[in-house]
Amino acid sequence: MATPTIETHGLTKTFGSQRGIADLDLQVEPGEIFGFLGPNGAGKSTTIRILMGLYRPSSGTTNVLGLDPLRDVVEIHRRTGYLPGELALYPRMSGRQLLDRFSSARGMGDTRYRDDLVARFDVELDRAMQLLSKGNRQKLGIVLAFMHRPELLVLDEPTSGLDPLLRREFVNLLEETAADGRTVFLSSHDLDEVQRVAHRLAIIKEGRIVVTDTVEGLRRHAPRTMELVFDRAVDLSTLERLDGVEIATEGLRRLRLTITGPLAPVLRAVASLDPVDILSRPADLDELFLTYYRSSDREESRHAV
Ligand SMILES: Nc1ncnc2c1ncn2[C@@H]1O[C@H](COP(=O)(O)OP(=O)(O)OP(=O)(O)O)[C@@H](O)[C@H]1O
Repeated sequence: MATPTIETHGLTKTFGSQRGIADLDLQVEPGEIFGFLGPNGAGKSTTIRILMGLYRPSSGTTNVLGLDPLRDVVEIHRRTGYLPGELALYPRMSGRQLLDRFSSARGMGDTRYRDDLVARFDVELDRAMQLLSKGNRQKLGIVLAFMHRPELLVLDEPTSGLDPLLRREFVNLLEETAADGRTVFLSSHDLDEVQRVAHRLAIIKEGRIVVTDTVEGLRRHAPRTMELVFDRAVDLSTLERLDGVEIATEGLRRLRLTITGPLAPVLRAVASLDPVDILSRPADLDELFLTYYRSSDREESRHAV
């Protein structure tokens, strides 16, 4: 198997007595889009800064592109496109000056791909950085991160401030990047976006990873809802005996089932009750995601790690 593009073991960072991240194990494979989700203050940016050699971990090991982020920080930045959470660069420079400076620092002779990205994201080039809106700064940051076609992209909430059309364009860009065999590590608050593009994702909460899985794997554990309509009042006892089924009645002839267990026994029990109508909703990943956010018991969330 190929060496992972990113690998951490027991990664921990404290800020004085304050928790940053604790005991993080991450493994991101080459060509993978890996989503890193978590609520405010969970530890996403701290993790990313360690990967980029900007923070020294308190303990644990980190490997990025086979390199040590502290010892090989220059090499890692050369081969990576990094979009920080807040792009705070040379406030008086225009976007054009900034792009030119970074292009020549990277020794980029051919700027066609860069210029194509500028056009795709409609980047404002002539105003000083300090006068740009959050979204316009972010668009410039995306071009800076992607323009040299790096083998690894490390993106800290890349779509914050982007409008829906540009978010879609950004998703296209991520897919093209992965199709090219390059790797993306993407932190986000936005589950919709992550489930659309990520091959796998990890959820971090209060500095610890609570789950790592594929989107499909997570979906298998997400609750499904089924609404049943009957032409008479029914006996609920067969449904009540099933594991992983919650029953809510809506009047005498309507039931709503929330199903977290296996489907087949539910379908058999439902068929025996002879409903006149069934409405089934797809697995609700949002609901599952919120349970990870809310849950205070980490052990209960470890099913798929
Ligand atoms: N330089 C620092 N000094 C002290 N505490 C810090 C520092 N950087 C981060 N922290 C703390 O570490 C924890 C994780 O913060 P971090 O910024 O990594 O979270 P995040 O998941 O990126 O949050 P957000 O989604 O709000 O950007 C927080 O409790 C934060 O207060």
